[in-house]
Amino acid sequence: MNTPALRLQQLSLSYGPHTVLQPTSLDIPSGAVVGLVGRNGAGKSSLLRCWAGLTPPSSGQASVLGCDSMDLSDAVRERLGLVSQAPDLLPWLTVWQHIEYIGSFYARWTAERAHQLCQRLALSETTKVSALSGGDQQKLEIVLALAHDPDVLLLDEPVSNLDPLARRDFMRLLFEWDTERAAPRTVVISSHLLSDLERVITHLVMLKDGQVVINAPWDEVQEQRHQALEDLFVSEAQA
Ligand SMILES: Nc1ncnc2c1ncn2[C@@H]1O[C@H](COP(=O)(O)OP(=O)(O)OP(=O)(O)O)[C@@H](O)[C@H]1O
Repeated sequence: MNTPALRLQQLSLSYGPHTVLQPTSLDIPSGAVVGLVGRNGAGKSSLLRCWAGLTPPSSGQASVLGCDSMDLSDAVRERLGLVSQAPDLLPWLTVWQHIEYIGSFYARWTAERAHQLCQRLALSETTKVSALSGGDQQKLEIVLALAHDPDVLLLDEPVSNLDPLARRDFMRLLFEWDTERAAPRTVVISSHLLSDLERVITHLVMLKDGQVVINAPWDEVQEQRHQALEDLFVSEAQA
């Protein structure tokens, strides 16, 4: 059997007495585009941080491409892209200087791909990072995560600051880039808005109070009309 692109083995996370992620095991198959949904505080960012090796789990293990997230090899780092919710950008650089600087850490990075991404997202390359709006900072994060053409992409609320047009462009770009590749990219994209994701995802994982309550192909989820999903739709409509 193929190694799953992403795996959790009895992973749990607590801060003192506060349990953030209940013990969870799951496999994300290679090439899946997974929507990771749940209400505020459900544990989405924590889970993505465990996968990216930024937060050590309290027990169990997260792994990426067969490699323990807490001990990622250089080869696996090269194949991983991350958009986090708290971007750590370098304000004194211009957008392009920043892109080139991060690109220098990746063998697969190309200037051509980076320029294309900036163009597609309408991101000015000459602007100082310190002068970017919140939405443009998010676009820069997206370019930084995609320009080395990662095989596995972890996106934590990547469109939350974008306007509706830029949201649509980004989702399209994500999809088009996938189909152009020899091997489809594995993507986990978190949102508390299912409406951002439903056109692009192949699988859905839903967290509720740190517990996985849905983990299934999107087709099946739609057929079964899960109650947990109905509740999410209701809260979205009320927002
Ligand atoms: N460093 C930390 N120390 C203590 N508690 C934390 C820490 N990081 C996250 N938490 C708690 O973990 C829980 C899950 O937070 P997390 O950010 O993972 O949720 P989320 O689903 O991504 O929420 P949102 O949609 O609001 O971003 C929350 O109760 C949060 O307060």
